[in-house]
Amino acid sequence: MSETSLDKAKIKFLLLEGIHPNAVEVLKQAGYTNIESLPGALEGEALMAKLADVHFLGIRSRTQLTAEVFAAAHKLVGVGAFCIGTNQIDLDAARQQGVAVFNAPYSNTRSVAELVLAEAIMLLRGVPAKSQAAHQGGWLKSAENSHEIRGKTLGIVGYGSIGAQLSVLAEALGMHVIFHDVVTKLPLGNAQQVPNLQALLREADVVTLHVPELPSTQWMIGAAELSAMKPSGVLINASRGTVVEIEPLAEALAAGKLLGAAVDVFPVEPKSNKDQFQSPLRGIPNVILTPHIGGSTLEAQANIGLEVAEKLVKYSDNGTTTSSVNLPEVALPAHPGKNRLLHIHRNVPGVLTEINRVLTQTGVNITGQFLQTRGDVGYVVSDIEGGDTAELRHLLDGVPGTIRSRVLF
Ligand SMILES: NC(=O)C1=CN([C@@H]2O[C@H](COP(=O)(O)OP(=O)(O)OC[C@H]3O[C@@H](n4cnc5c(N)ncnc54)[C@H](O)[C@@H]3O)[C@@H](O)[C@H]2O)C=CC1
Ligand SMILES: O=C(O)C(=O)COP(=O)(O)O
Repeated sequence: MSETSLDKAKIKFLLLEGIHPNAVEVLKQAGYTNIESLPGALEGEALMAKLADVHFLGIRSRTQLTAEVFAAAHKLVGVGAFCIGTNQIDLDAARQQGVAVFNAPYSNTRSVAELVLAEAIMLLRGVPAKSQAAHQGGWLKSAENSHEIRGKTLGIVGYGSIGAQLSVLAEALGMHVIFHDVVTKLPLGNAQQVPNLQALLREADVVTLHVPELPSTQWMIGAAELSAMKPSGVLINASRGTVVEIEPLAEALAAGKLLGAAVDVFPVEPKSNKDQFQSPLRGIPNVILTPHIGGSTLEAQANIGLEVAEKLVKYSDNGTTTSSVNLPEVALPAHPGKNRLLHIHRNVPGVLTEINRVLTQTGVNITGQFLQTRGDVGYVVSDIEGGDTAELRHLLDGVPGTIRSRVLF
């Protein structure tokens, strides 16, 4: 598949799931005008039909980009996940098709950490049940089962960006922090890494989950893990709905084997705000249920809108893939007066030689060249002068292993 850079007005951006208007601003400032922004997600046939003429797609956590969707999206060049998680995207299928995927790895980190900390305080004070009672005319003034978080142990599962940020905030409030991670991590402040999940569950008063959705994190908290927790402990999940088994959690809470829980993400989430939310956790006292809003603050969304749109613009304008989550990362200088050839290919021996043979054959002068590989895919960028770009494109399509190429003028 090969393309020359289109007139910017012809490059179509589709933004789904109510992405912040900052994204549209960034795209417009960069000269892109063909932008459609929709408030909701799309799925299945409707998504595939809509993608037929789309070059760049923006989504959040709800839109599922499967191999089938990628196969139908013939013009798709790049995807922006305007969030942290990319589990909703078949990254391998995207890579095999030469579609670059970007995300915003840090822009909503703080929002999640703040929510979790607030929930820890609310749960240890039994606020959900007391507030609900007051709304109904009740008055549950009591110190029973109510505790300060000062001096309590926060157990963080997954000490990445969110876990580490939370660790710092929690220590500032006087909590003792322990964490479990599959990687050895630099503990911030006085936090301590514990040898395994079981040790964390045994010791923590508040267990909070900040792992990505992976095969290894699927249902990592089930009946056995819940029963390893202190009966006075609380569980917070603002990671992904597949990390905690909901039925055993509901049973443990209802049976008083846990003091409380705050859950922001669910195995099945409503597709839109108009759909009904179903969960066995509904109605259980001292449970905070939130509609996947860990990262949904205006501050986070505004920053994410800027960050991801800028990444898409850089990739569209000059081929830069810095911080792509699925393609080789190449940070490229501007290319004034030169044509730039972007070539994504299978990482097999001889592709660079063959590209250069084609370039030489078409009489171009190579003024700069960059090669980066990532797993089974390679990315070669050649800045060139002279030559017939139409012929070049044709010959490049014949290079064994070519996935896609673009020429930028
Ligand atoms: N509720 C919400 O609205 C939001 C949810 N999230 C979720 O939070 C997740 C975490 O975000 P970040 O901290 O930015 O990710 P990150 O990638 O910086 O950190 C994840 C950490 O989990 C660790 N990890 C991976 N597998 C593990 C396992 N089996 N056991 C223990 N640790 C494991 C990793 O080594 C890493 O340190 C995201 O992947 C996303 O799914 C992120 C933002 C908003
Ligand atoms: O950033 C993430 O991974 C999130 O879960 C936030 O998702 P959202 O953009 O709110 O659909």
